[in-house]
Amino acid sequence: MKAILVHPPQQPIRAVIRLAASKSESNRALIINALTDFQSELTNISEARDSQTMQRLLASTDPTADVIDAGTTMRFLTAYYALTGQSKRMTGTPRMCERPIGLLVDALRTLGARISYEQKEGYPPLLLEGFSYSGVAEVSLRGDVSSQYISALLMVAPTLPQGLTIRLEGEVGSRPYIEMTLQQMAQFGISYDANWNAKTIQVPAQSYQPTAYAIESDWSGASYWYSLVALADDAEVELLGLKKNSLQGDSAIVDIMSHLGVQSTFTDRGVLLQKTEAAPAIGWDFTDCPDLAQTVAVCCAMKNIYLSMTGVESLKIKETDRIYALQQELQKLGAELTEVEPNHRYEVKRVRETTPDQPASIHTYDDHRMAMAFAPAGMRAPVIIEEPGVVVKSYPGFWEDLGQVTTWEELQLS
Ligand SMILES: O=C(O)C1=C[C@@H](OP(=O)(O)O)[C@@H](O)[C@H](O)C1
Ligand SMILES: C=C(OP(=O)(O)O)C(=O)O
Repeated sequence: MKAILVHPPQQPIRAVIRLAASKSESNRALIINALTDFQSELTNISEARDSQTMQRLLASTDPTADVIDAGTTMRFLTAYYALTGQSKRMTGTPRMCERPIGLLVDALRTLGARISYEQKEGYPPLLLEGFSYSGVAEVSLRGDVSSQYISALLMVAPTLPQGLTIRLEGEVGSRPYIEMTLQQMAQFGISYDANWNAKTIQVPAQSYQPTAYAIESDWSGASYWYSLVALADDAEVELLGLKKNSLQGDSAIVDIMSHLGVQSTFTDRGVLLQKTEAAPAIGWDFTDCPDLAQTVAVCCAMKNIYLSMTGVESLKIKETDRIYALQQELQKLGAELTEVEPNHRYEVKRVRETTPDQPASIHTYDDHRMAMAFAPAGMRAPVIIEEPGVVVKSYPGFWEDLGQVTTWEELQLS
């Protein structure tokens, strides 16, 4: 098995990092561009495997679409292929076939899509076999499983003869991602009416207007740099390509990290991260920004900051069960993640000081965010990250970028 050993930096960190582009923004722009007959000019498209897969599949006439492990690619393409009447078999990794898609399929069937399950009801692989419009112009679906179903439906909504009204039921998780979708649609000329009190989003029938669109850098990727600055003794890092008024909900990392010892100053080309005082404890609701939970959990564990986490229910159905994975791996760093209120509130706290003879070896569970969230722990003591190649899902240049601030070496573990 391949692994990377991250060494603590030998000197103060001073770096300027050109951050990778957002895969979430890229995947939306790519779907919308497909709906404008590929007439838009997109720049700074993410090199993340999830976005490369989206591009490849949009250009492919192959009857099978294998999304690998990309959730947005699976959900967005299912809606796109269904509504454009394409016959496709949609599949992915074994883990992708454990990630639910039933709510989206139900909504698409209501609209007129012929979709069946090849194996397990509610999960990929899917067989898409055409579309005949049912005349239905309104669907209801739960908002607490994955916002990706809602984004997927929204992007195709303007192409339906009567547009679409989506009624959301229950709690709405990952709402900034839905807002990102709507704002990107607006950039391509779409008008809509979102009433968050009534939990209703109305999109009239209309045409996307081709436009030039530049993708912003990735705030989820930025979070690892924040953690690194929080954990290093002496660090100052400028991240290029990020905006203060971002479409991305993970820009919440600015606020979170102001409590964990990192201050942000926006420059005309990005954001400068500098060290500041940290609080002894924080509580955070990750409902709006679930992808930040791992970064923050590891950072708090390493800094001995008590963390109370809520809004993390969706972590169990992502690339891996991220709650379980964090529980297992934080232990190796002397910390515990415990469920305090069943399926609602969790806490992370340091339970012992570790002065191990051997660096902790962190298992990454085929999850890019496990690798990148634990790598900054190497600012304090050497740490081994197993299967480091997982980062390609969202941030292929992660290790190269990390090499600008500290040394790491490749290992071959048995
Ligand atoms: O729409 C998107 O781009 C995403 C939405 C979120 O998923 P959920 O809505 O399933 O929480 C997030 O975790 C994922 O990384 C990207
Ligand atoms: C959950 C993620 O991605 P997806 O759901 O698109 O696979 C992620 O990138 O953390």
